[in-house]
Amino acid sequence: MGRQDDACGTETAGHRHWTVDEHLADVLAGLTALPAIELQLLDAQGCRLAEDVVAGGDLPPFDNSSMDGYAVRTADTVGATEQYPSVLAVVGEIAAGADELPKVGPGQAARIMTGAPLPPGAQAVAPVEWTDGGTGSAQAATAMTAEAGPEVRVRQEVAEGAHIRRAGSDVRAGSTVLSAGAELGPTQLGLLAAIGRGEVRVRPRPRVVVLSTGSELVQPGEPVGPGQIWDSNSYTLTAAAQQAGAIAYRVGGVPDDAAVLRRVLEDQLGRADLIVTSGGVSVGAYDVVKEVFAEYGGVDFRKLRMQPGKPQGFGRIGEAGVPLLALPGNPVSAYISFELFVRPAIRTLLGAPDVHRPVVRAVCTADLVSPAGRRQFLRGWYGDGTVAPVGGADSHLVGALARANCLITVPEEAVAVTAGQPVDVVLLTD
Ligand SMILES: Nc1nc2c(c(=O)[nH]1)N[C@H]1C(S)=C(S)[C@@H](COP(=O)(O)OP(=O)(O)OC[C@H]3O[C@@H](n4cnc5c(N)ncnc54)[C@H](O)[C@@H]3O)O[C@H]1N2
Ligand code: MOO
Repeated sequence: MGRQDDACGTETAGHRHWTVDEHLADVLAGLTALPAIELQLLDAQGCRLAEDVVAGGDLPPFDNSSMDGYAVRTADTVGATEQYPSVLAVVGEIAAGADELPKVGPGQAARIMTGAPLPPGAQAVAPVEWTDGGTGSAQAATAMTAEAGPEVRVRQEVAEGAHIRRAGSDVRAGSTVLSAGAELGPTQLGLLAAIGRGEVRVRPRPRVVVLSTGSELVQPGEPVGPGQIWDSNSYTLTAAAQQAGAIAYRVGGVPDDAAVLRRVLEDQLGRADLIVTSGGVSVGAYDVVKEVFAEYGGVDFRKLRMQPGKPQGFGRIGEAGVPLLALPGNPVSAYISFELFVRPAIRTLLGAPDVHRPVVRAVCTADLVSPAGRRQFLRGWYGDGTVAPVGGADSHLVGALARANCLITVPEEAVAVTAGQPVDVVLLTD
């Protein structure tokens, strides 16, 4: 791995370079969780609750059977054996969902299916395998049969409460089942449905518009001409925004044409809680991004003490003051900038407690070099407390980026790391 050219890290008079932490603080300063809204359950997946959810009733709502079998009075089964079963009169059949229940008196039983309400008088359920299934056979039954007769032989004692799921044994009426701030995944949504909620009050997922700029960009699937490249940033950044919890809209390949960029921005502003652009933030001749954003007034272009990801833009545009992060075009720079700055912004808008990617200490297995005065983020592979660099430090290396699961951080004051030294590692996996 070659030593980085430090020349581009030099500060020119009047242009202070921001630290990573300063820029991050500036991005997050004005952001709070989006106002809460009511959403249908499945639209709320991945969102955080904006209310404590209290169960209106018990769960299960009534005592019910956990087995297909016979609802019995325990006294009637005392002393029952295979040889001398208790013979009980079957007074009815109860399917799940039944609303009219037979009363089970002494010497009686009722056929009952899993999930069906326990009938009055019964204190336990004998699974069908503990009976003859109503067939009169000396053998134990293996299933409930349609040909069951008016009597059932119960071949063993049944204890009080056996195979009964008590009302409220799962969730008690009046108890808080989920607290504000809880993230709604499949099991939480299922619980809300189980207690009868069709809608829920949540922090909505932020709507993030991702647009990549550059006249050299061609959309994947289309043929590229000389000097052209396929637009990968809009895919990386849209996928990363979705992974962070946003609803992401991809607008790929806006050419370096101020009028077109202006029009696209105006179109997109209405549906965005956050705008992310890539490209056009350095000092090139065709960097119309700066020119157009400058017209909006609120976007500041700055240089950061980091590598990659030195040039960055941040501000608010439009009447609503939609936050906009303009990321550098180099694909690795764009992605790392997303992870460090955009992801925390999305997580903040979501009201998520874990705003940042986790950072762990790990022993570096190779020697590293790093530019003085810039925090370097090298792609790495982390596992079992160690980390190894993956590919070089250059910001065009998308092949290596796709093989990495972390970023190795080399602090501003360090110009080298020796194999065996501990380093901070930003984990990129959820
Ligand atoms: N004279 C200087 N040149 C550069 C400097 C500098 O300080 N002085 N900074 C360099 C650094 S660091 C970076 S990072 C880049 C940032 O450039 P831009 O944000 O203006 O991005 P572009 O010039 O549009 O593109 C850079 C690079 O990335 C490729 N690219 C752009 N968009 C995409 C996309 N959607 N998918 C895939 N690849 C993309 C583009 O083709 C270029 O190769 O500036 C350095 N230059
Ligand atoms: O700082 Mo740039 O983002 O290296 O490629």
